[in-house]
Amino acid sequence: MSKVPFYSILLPTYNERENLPVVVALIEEYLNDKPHEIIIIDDNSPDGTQHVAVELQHQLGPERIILRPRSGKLGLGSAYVHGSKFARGDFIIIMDVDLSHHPRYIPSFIEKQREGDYDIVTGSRYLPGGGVAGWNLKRKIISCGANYLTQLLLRPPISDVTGSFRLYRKSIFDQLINACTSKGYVFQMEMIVRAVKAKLRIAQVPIIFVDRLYGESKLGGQEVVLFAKGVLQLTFLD
Ligand SMILES: Nc1nc2c(ncn2[C@@H]2O[C@H](COP(=O)(O)OP(=O)(O)O[C@H]3O[C@H](CO)[C@@H](O)[C@H](O)[C@@H]3O)[C@@H](O)[C@H]2O)c(=O)[nH]1
Ligand SMILES: [Mg+2]
Repeated sequence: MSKVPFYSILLPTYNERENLPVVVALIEEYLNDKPHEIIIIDDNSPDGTQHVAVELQHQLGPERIILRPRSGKLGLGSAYVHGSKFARGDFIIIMDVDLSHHPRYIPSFIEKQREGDYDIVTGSRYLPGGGVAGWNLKRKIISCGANYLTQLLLRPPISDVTGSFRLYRKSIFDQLINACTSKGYVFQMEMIVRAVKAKLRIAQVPIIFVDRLYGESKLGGQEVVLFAKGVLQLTFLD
């Protein structure tokens, strides 16, 4: 019989004090029958998220909750890179920690991966059955614009390139991040475009993205500029 896979869930946090315990409790509920670890990468959040993370580690134990904090806010993409260095899993799952990515979807990512032995399973808001709830018009325009620009210039066969609810085979994640140069939100797009170019096996599952209840988004104007720059750079990549 083949070995039971182990999953490493990476949780990047910046001011997620209220959301983190709920997300961890839901992961435990939906993954209870699968071997896994949760790696929390907190960038010294001023709201004290790290104290909540320490408390969760006391409750669930150091084998289940791994803390890999950094001294300051260094960006979402680089938080994943940092966390993945400590991951022991055969697969890595990345997700937001504000309940926009509901842990109830994790079993569908795992099932999909097994179905076709895929390298990557990516959540999509733009597939039938997927969607967005609670975003204002400005935010919808930014997301659709980012996906439209990427489709226009790069034509990846993936409907949601900026989504960051994904499952990667660990070896593939390591291979892709070694090639990636972006540190912020554009990281998700660069990873998937490089995966398509490398002809990796990618599947999609529909997800409904619900806007956060507590706290604020960290997406600012600077990230939008970096995104456009990133797409242009990848357009001229061999
Ligand atoms: N450690 C760390 N975590 C961060 C940082 N910036 C953001 N995060 C964490 O990353 C997650 C997403 O951040 P949000 O600020 O909630 O992002 P968003 O605006 O809702 O954007 C989401 O949708 C975008 C696509 O529309 C995605 O591109 C993006 O990755 C994210 O999923 C949250 O768990 C947040 O705490 C950082 O610099 N460092
Ligand atoms: Mg969010």
